[in-house]
Amino acid sequence: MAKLPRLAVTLGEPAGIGPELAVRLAHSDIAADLVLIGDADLLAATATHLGEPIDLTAYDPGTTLSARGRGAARLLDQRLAAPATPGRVDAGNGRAVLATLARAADGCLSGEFDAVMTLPVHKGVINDAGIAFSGHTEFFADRSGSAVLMLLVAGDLRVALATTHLPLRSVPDAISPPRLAARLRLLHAGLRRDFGIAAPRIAVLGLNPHAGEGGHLGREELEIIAPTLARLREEGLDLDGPLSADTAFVPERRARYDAYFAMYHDQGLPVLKALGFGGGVNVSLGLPFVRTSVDHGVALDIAGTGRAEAGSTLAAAQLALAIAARRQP
Ligand SMILES: NC(=O)c1ccc[n+]([C@@H]2O[C@H](COP(=O)([O-])OP(=O)(O)OC[C@H]3O[C@@H](n4cnc5c(N)ncnc54)[C@H](O)[C@@H]3O)[C@@H](O)[C@H]2O)c1
Ligand SMILES: N[C@H](C(=O)O)[C@H](O)COP(=O)(O)O
Repeated sequence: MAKLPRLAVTLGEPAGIGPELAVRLAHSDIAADLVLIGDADLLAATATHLGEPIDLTAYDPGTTLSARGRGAARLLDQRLAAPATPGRVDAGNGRAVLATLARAADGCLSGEFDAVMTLPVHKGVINDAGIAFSGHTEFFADRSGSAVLMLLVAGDLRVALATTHLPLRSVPDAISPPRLAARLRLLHAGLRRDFGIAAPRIAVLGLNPHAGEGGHLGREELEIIAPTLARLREEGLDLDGPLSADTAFVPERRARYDAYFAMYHDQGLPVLKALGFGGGVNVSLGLPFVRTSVDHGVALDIAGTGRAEAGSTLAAAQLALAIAARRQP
């Protein structure tokens, strides 16, 4: 029998809903060798609390699997510094959380894992632990020395970001021709390679209201965005814009484009989350490995209640496997 693709899954913030979503994933029928990276005691306690016991075996990289039973997973134990309490973050565990990400990235880079799917972390508490951290996307980019593009996908709607976790005040300075060109090339290439869209049509949003209103409401569209798009069109990219963001997502336009390219996090993501929350997937394009994540955060308000929905987790795991399969030589 063929060996199953090996999917690393990081448990995320231990006080959040990540551990219970990992248990739900283990109980799904996903065709993968699931390697859960996190604390063994936390996982066992979560499964017991949910009434969904899981069959965990210690992860041995030298053993491959050709089948996985429902409720089964392998565990790569990364101990927490302190026991976790649902809903109550503890900066003392920040380093342990980051260690799971580092292990997953290194395993992907060495070819040990076919892909990684991350469950949500709490960015603030990692910083409270004294570690500068703005997100998985940036962490994996740094660790692999690559330029990365954040893309969120919900059904046919795909939204990529020119800038990610930046204070809004810093965004205009980050909107430079090289950054836009590099990320638009990553988007075009990723849509072709990972989503099988031969000639992607991309809508590029402006930065300012009404895409700058001809220069009367800001000049980035005239001086930076439009000239960059013109150069990229000469390379063969199919780009519309800069479009006024307020009307760019009306249904008639959504039907026209394969993806949107937004200038900043809260220009693009609220639209995607309003339309597709709970079933969306976050994909990192540009890394030398496959990485997906859920479309939501740590949900401290419901952690430990058993109310966490696993739709985005299942979608993220499935998309990671689908992209890994497409990238097979
Ligand atoms: N991939 C990631 O690591 C990731 C993604 C987004 C946010 N975050 C982090 O999460 C933290 C909290 O962010 P937030 O409060 O803005 O967003 P959130 O997604 O954690 O919560 C928003 C609301 O949605 C609900 N919700 C979220 N996921 C749910 C699920 N699976 N099932 C049912 N309900 C769900 C929550 O209960 C809450 O009411 C922040 O620290 C942020 O950095 C991490
Ligand atoms: N921007 C993402 C979202 O809102 O869903 C989220 O913060 C996760 O980002 P990372 O995957 O980089 O942690």
